[in-house]
Amino acid sequence: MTQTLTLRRPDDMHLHLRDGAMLEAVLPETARHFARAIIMPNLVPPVVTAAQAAAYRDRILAALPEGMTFEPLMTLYLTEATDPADVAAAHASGLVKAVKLYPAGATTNSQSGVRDFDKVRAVLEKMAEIGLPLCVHGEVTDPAVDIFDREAVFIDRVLDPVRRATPGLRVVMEHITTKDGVDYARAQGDDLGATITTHHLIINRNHILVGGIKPHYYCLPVAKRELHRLALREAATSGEARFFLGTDSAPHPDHLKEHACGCAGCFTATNTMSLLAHVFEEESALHRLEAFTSLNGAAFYRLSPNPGTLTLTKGEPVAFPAKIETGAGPVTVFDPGFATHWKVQD
Ligand SMILES: NC(=O)N[C@@H](CC(=O)O)C(=O)O
Ligand SMILES: [Zn+2]
Ligand SMILES: [Zn+2]
Repeated sequence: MTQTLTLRRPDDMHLHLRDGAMLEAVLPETARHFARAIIMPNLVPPVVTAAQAAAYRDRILAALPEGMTFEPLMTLYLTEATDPADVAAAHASGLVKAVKLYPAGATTNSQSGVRDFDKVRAVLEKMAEIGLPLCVHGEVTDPAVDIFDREAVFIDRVLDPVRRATPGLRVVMEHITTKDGVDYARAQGDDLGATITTHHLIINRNHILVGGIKPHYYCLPVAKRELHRLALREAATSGEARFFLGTDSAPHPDHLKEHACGCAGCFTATNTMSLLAHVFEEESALHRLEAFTSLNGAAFYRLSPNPGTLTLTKGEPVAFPAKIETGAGPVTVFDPGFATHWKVQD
């Protein structure tokens, strides 16, 4: 008997689509399965103003192939010069659904991010007032802090103090990678959500480093020890409303990944739904996949769940392309290291 699983059409609450030729190639990979996605603003130059977000949204919609539907949920990149009035207007018009905080230097294209949190105080206060979520890349950049500790230290040094100083601020801890992140999220009220990626449910740091360095498993925050991966699996499959999918699918051309200074990011848009079904089945939680991919995130962002559905069937191992071709060069699709049998129906 074929096993099938039908879910509300999912949302990806953390996605990098890039721009130009890369955008054109990766957008269909997401739009094939996902109805909406929170679009990360770390372009070069970044998407800082409402006008830039509107123009980027138009470029995304223009790149959408005929016959596909997809709604980009736009974000603004928080800088020390961000104008609270521009943010408020972008929210009021319905254009932006969140503001993204990158600590300066923490990750890909974060140079324009925040160094001095006092300089963004007025924006954060305005966001708390209007209920606009702040999406946070939660890693400190202090060179004295070990890269594997940067998320846990960020929670203590930055996230918790900022939240205490800004009552009512709604926050999404993006791509949590540690048990510390899971535990912190669980101890908060419903003004805090946390996204979890597909790849952090599958790999730990051994996958990156044992038997030779695997650049396509390198992303930020970097995958941690196995105990953290297990904590993420438990959280994602718990059904708890605060945990939801943000793939952080982050395409980089192969020549920049397979490099002496390879850039951070895993490209998972193509096979995410199959891999998640595999993971949730392993955790005996297939009945909670819909909450993780299609209900919890929408509820946090105060959106209705999507009207359509997505059906997966279990059968023969599913073949995914090793790479997708883009006008910016080939991009390697995340290889989980195992066969998955869950296929999304066309
Ligand atoms: N996750 C990553 O490793 N990379 C992201 C940036 C980010 O989400 O931090 C990217 O834009 O490539
Ligand atoms: Zn990030
Ligand atoms: Zn990201």
